[in-house]
Amino acid sequence: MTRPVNLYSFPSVDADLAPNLRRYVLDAQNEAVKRHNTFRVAVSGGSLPKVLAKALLADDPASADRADFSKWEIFYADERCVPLTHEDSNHALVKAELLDKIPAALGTPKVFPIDETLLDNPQEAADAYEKTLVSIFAARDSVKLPLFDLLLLGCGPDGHTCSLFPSYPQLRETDAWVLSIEDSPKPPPKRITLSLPVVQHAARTAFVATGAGKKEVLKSIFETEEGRQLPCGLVNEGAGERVSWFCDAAATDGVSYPRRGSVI
Ligand SMILES: O=C(O)[C@H](O)[C@@H](O)[C@H](O)[C@H](O)COP(=O)(O)O
Repeated sequence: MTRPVNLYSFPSVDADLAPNLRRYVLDAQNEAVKRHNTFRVAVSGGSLPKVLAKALLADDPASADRADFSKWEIFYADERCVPLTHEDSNHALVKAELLDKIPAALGTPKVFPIDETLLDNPQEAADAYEKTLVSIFAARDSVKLPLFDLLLLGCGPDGHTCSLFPSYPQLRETDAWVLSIEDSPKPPPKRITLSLPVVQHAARTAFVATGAGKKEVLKSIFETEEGRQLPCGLVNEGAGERVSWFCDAAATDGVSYPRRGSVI
């Protein structure tokens, strides 16, 4: 790997991974709030929102060391083109697992779901989401790429991340910030996703990958040339030390890439 990424492997998700992810997210939040009084985060679907909720919702609202959701702007790193209440919607998942459970005392985040009126046309949905990003992150001609403070992503067993799938043409996009996909190999087929350059540009990126189902792909991503060309491998290559992987022992079993101890 050109610039080494951080690989954490924890014995358990609840007792070890979640508290370490909490520290990492709070450090990212505090840095961002200091920098521009806002914390801009993009999240994926899959198993991530549940782990995130475990990490962030147990804090005492009276403590200074906690998530301050009033500073958070939450975007979707990828979204499925289904109604926002549909069981396949990443927004519905994040809402059920995290947003609906945030105690009022921790503040209320601003959330940016996709435009539900454009679900039949993923390209229009992608363009509209890009416009939203342009309005938040500054004009497209003055800023080449939006700078997210933190991306919270998953890793598919085929090495996909967001809705960037291995060998799909979306991986070669160099201009657009948000892309559409009509034939996702993971259902549902119609989706929108941040582009690879946007993902590689983020101030910090955390992958959460747990369970034995991830160990083959992690071995490939961290140890083979072929794996370095998978979407997750390309994020590692492009963002280097700004990337941290939060894994459990089952997922990193057999991976010989050097691990870091812990964040805490
Ligand atoms: O909308 C999606 O399908 C996700 O954003 C996708 O990129 C997900 O994060 C990975 O497939 C990992 O999912 P798991 O964590 O459930 O394995």
